[in-house]
Amino acid sequence: MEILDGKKVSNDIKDEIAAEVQKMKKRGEKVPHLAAVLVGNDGASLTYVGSKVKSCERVGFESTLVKMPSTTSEVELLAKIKELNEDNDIDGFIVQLPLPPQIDTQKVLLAVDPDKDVDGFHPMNFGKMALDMSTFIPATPFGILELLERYDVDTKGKHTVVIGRSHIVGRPMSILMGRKGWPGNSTVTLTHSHTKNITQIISQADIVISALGVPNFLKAEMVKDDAVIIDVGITRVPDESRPRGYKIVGDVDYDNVSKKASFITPVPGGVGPMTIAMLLKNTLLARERHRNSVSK
Ligand SMILES: Nc1nc2c(c(=O)[nH]1)N[C@@H](CN(C=O)c1ccc(C(=O)N[C@@H](CCC(=O)O)C(=O)O)cc1)CN2
Repeated sequence: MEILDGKKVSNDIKDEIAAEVQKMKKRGEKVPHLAAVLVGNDGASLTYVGSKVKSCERVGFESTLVKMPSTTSEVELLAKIKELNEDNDIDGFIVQLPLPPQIDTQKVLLAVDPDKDVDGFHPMNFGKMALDMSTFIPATPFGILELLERYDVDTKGKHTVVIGRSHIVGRPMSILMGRKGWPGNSTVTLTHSHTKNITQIISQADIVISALGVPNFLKAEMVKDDAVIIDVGITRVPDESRPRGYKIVGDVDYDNVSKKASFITPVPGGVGPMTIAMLLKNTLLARERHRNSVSK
């Protein structure tokens, strides 16, 4: 069994991006600038946005954190997005999800300029992704593809079972694994809460990608020998013995499933850190596109 070490790979990617930024600086070019909008005080979102800002510093990007109160109205958030769309200094921005209930997430994602949508959540970019066109790929699925590629995991002709159909992970992942090329060329089953015989389907999978958010859902007896296991679940479980008062638990019963798997991602330290690294990659791409469109 080999561990797909997202922490290590994400650090390698950040080093590669930092080297690119150094080259940009030497050429006297503007460095990429990422903005992140955080509405409210959700603890996990604060952590993730904080990591995004820190990672920008590490690779030499500029970053702007826009913090808005949890009482922010949809109109106020849309006005902020308009501002960011029109700000020529910002190459890309994200709106951290989830948003408070008074705000319609779809309206917000539709308002982001697709050229600055480094999360790849705008329908225009999602459609381009599905049609194999060059675009921003959502960071978590993009990170999973990168892990599979860097560890040389064979996906061609394999049966991939994706668990969970969220717009951020499961749905795009199911499209990407079935695309032409590598990693891809896989036969994909997208499962969800209404899937019948889900355990039987999972037992036939060569590759399982679990994005359910149910701690220890995937047990050893559910997977076949030598399966590739990708755990996207990140649940905070209270644990008073830890300094932060909680521990992070994935969807996979790691200790037992890892004994049967050929490759497996740990939680923490697997897919999560890759999400941030691939957001930086998308921001670098946004900067390059922005520069090319201005110099035309
Ligand atoms: N606008 C977006 N919102 C959300 C996204 C997203 O891609 N764009 N994804 C998730 C949250 N997320 C990034 O925003 C994210 C999740 C997890 C990690 C991570 O590094 N996890 C660590 C554990 C960290 C901890 O909680 O202590 C790990 O798995 O090792 C990074 C980013 C939902 N919202």
